[in-house]
Amino acid sequence: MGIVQVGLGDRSYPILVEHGRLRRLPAELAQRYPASSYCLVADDTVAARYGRELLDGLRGCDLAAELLTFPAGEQSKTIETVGWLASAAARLGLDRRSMFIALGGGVTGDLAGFLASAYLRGVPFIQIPTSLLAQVDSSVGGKTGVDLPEGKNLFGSFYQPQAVFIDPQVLATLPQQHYCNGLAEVIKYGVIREPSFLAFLERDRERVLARDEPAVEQVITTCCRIKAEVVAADEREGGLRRILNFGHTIGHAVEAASRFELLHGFAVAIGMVAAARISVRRSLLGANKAERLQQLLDRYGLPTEIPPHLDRGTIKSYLLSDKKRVGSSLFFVLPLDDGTVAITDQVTTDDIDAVLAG
Ligand SMILES: NC(=O)c1ccc[n+]([C@@H]2O[C@H](COP(=O)([O-])OP(=O)(O)OC[C@H]3O[C@@H](n4cnc5c(N)ncnc54)[C@H](O)[C@@H]3O)[C@@H](O)[C@H]2O)c1
Ligand SMILES: O=C(O)C(=O)C[C@@H](O)[C@H](O)[C@H](O)COP(=O)(O)O
Ligand SMILES: [Zn+2]
Repeated sequence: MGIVQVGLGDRSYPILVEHGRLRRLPAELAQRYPASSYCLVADDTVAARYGRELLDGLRGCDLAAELLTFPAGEQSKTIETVGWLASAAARLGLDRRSMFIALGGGVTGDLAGFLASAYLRGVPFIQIPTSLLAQVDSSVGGKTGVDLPEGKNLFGSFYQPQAVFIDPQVLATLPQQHYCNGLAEVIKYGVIREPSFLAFLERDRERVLARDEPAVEQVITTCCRIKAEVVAADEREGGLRRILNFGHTIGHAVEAASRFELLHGFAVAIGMVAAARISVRRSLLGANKAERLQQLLDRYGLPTEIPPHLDRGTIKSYLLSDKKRVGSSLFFVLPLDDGTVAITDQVTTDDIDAVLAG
């Protein structure tokens, strides 16, 4: 079992990584995270696979428990879904001692976390991430929220969970494209913080892609450790935390321009290559290193070019509504030759036009 602590003073919490943990959770919740009622939030796919069993497990321990579901997919990450979930919670009579449990991928975690941050002005919640992306990234760090028609994640809050329970066993049922989707964020961690981890991802690619148990556990604990360190140092993204946005400036714009049909990790993979190309243009990174990143993403089954059918003007207009924009400055995270990254607002329109043109 791996335990990583997110150190945030009196809001610190553990991330527990253990095969088969989901089955043991009801008793553990009752003992260590008491609540008047547990409200599971899951999309319909995860609810059918794991939600009902967990609900039965909780009720079997004589705990009051409910399950709220919504249609799977990024299209559900909206204010409307949060409003619907909040009304459903109110109709169930959930009080301030209730506990929300986000059971699912990043969409569920972002939605349920936001719901918990606002329902009755804030009730506690627990993350049980079931997609690789959620296990390595979104369940940790307290960013919650929804998309707006105007752009990605534009409405939300910082709200930390009480705990994160990760059971890598559930990845057995995750479709391959969603597994690869999560690997984009995994590669991000190697680039922004740990060259030796990037080398591991290059060397052990077959094991990682085959979901070899020790390799997957190493991937999850490494990413969670890095994210916990960064979040503990800068919870509200005043500085260091911006590195977690590597690939996201262009990635989010591409994702929104695709009307959220392109998966988040796929868009981030495209955005990481675009950022690396900007680094090359600005003589911050050797062309061979940008190619190395592109090759690695490619070998992990991830896209690296902006789909030709996406309108470049639309992508640019989404870039200008990015939440990290301040005035006319856009923040970019650029990889450097020495294996670190720089956070800069010095990227020019020419740089952006050049990478959008391909
Ligand atoms: N808050 C953060 O820090 C943060 C970080 C990264 C990404 N995100 C957000 O996360 C979202 C993407 O997350 P995602 O890729 O997990 O999407 P998702 O939640 O839509 O899950 C992907 C798909 O996998 C299915 N699924 C999940 N677990 C499964 C399992 N074990 N078995 C079978 N099917 C399973 C889901 O039903 C869904 O269809 C985006 O909205 C992104 O913006 C947030
Ligand atoms: O936790 C963070 O900080 C991140 O930036 C992690 C990202 O992978 C994630 O996609 C996040 O939701 C993006 O944040 P945003 O503030 O750019 O919406
Ligand atoms: Zn992301």
